[in-house]
Amino acid sequence: MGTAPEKTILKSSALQKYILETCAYPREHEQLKELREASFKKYPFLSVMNVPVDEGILLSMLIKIMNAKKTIEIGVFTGYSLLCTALALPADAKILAVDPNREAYEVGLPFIQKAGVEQKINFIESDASSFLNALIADGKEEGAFDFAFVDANKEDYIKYHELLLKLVKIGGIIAYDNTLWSGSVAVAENDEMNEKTRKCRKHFIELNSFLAIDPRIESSLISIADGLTLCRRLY
Ligand SMILES: C[S@@+](CC[C@H](N)C(=O)[O-])C[C@H]1O[C@@H](n2cnc3c(N)ncnc32)[C@H](O)[C@@H]1O
Repeated sequence: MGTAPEKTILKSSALQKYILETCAYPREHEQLKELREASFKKYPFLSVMNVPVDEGILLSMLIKIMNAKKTIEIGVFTGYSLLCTALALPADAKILAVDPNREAYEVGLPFIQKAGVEQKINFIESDASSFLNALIADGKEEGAFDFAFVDANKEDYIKYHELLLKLVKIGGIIAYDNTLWSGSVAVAENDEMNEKTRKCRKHFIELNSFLAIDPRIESSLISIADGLTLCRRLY
């Protein structure tokens, strides 16, 4: 019987180091690097919450390829993925960034300002469910978003999926982070793992099965970082 794996999908730390050092760190924007270092200083144990550098580069490329102009981010923390998005978007683009934790956002804000992209961001200090429901009730933003990135409380991803399918346009992308949850989605139920892993793993197993057969989207689960699922709205 095995044990739940480390919080990384690549099982070779040498290969992970190689990818980061060869292909990711050299392309990381100076303010992203500074934001990442400030997050680690302020939250030594939580800074693992920031999306990894190689995933940030992938998100940035995707946003550029899509020519996205309007995006929504659920789960900001200190803003690493938010700054990746803001740097990738054109000058007239807008991002709604939702998180109940303003304090963490303010740790990253000076780097967002230094990068000159603060005007693209509308930070909403709120729980995502109530904010998304209000946005839908308002009726003005249905199908208005090109891209959504979800990296918040794992138990609500399926709920966010229903709401975001109303807000993202047909052809738009919803991206869910951490969908492989350290690889724990594939270990046996009776394997040794801590309670948090057991709980989150269950949410992701349900989400992954649900997304795999949801006819309203096409989807791809990418084994980068901790797992990233891209869903393209079909109708
Ligand atoms: C993994 S972190 C996000 C990391 C971020 N994407 C980055 O790259 O740094 C998760 C964030 O989700 C936020 N969060 C937790 N519950 C939430 C909720 N109900 N609605 C919105 N955000 C929530 C937390 O406050 C935390 O900042």
